[in-house]
Amino acid sequence: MTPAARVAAAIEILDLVLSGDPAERCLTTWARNNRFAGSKDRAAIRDHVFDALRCRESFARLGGSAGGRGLMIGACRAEGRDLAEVFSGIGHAPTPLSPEEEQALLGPVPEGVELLDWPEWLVPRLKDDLGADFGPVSLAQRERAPVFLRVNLAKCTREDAQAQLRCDDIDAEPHPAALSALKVTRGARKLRNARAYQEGSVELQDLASQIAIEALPLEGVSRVLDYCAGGGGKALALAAHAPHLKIDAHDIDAGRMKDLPVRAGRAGTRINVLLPETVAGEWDMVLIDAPCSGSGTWRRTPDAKWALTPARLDELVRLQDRILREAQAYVGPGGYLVYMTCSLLKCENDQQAQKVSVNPEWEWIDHRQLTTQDGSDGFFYSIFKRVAE
Ligand SMILES: C[S@@+](CC[C@H](N)C(=O)[O-])C[C@H]1O[C@@H](n2cnc3c(N)ncnc32)[C@H](O)[C@@H]1O
Repeated sequence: MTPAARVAAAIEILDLVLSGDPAERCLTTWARNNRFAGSKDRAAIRDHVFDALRCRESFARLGGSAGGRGLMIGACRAEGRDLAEVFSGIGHAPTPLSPEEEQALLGPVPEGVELLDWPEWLVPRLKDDLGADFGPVSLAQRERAPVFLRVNLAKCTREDAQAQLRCDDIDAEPHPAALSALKVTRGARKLRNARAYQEGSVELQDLASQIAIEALPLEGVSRVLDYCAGGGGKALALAAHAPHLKIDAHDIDAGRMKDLPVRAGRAGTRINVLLPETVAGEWDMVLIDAPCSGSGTWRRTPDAKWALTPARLDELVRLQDRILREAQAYVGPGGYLVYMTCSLLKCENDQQAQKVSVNPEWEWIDHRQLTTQDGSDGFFYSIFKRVAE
């Protein structure tokens, strides 16, 4: 495909995403219906779609309209590309700009807060919550996220993993903030077929999750309940970090954990999957990786950024309250309650932790808000110790 034909494909896909379909699904369906597109074409189209969604407001302003075509006109302008060359109508290129479209480009260019590409209603909150980091974090959130790998230290060293990756033409460098972290510097698209990935030596996992897992106090801990296990990212990271642990995984939606036994097998570890009605007893540590706005990961899921509403955020906060209350009951005396989100918002993070801390039964021993300033996604963790009776 020519570069212009890729832009035309991105416009078609963006129109579907903007009508409410999830971006990943639209990209998969497009690829299935357009088998002529090679892997490089699919990757380039994907980048166009995600870049445009990340910068939706500023690109719409630059492109003169908020549809797929407007966003891609804006994207091309932002990159300094020659619009007449891309929008030529030749072959599979998008049609030339109409006089109305040309006229719309004469409007004001985005400025100030518009350039930060946050949903407008969130801006005051984020300014308060991020303080001095608001500017740099906002700008970083408009960029593509780096690719991080978690080395399965139960299976190999970080150096071994690097060497294995190099055999598949992938370069990755250690990140100082977590013992297990490698940042991919070249060849990220080859990862899923790489031997190190297929054999479970490395997993895709952001730096923040790895930092949080390595921060857990594990002295005296032998049984852990991952209460919101989902696909098992945290449970698997913990199993690799501390192979002596017996880890039980639970999720209200058992279907989300369906691949967990296979993933655990591939990683050479074992996670015991519990059915929702069968959770009973006490654990030394209960981990809550709570459902949240995902605002810290919007670089990777930019369509979610525009889908969040104030009502949905309130609903999530209430759900987090409920889960926090439920899960406390499963922590034995002297045990730990760990609360995590991939959010940047205080109402989902600090303020939730504050509610636990007012209970004298819980000693608040650690917490941290991570942002792009740490090189990672936005993430929060908070650790409480249940006062022994
Ligand atoms: C952020 S995701 C977990 C991601 C997962 N821990 C990982 O690292 O891959 C949150 C999970 O919480 C689950 N969940 C939602 N409400 C719940 C509840 N009341 N009890 C337990 N799990 C719940 C969701 O089904 C979802 O899988």
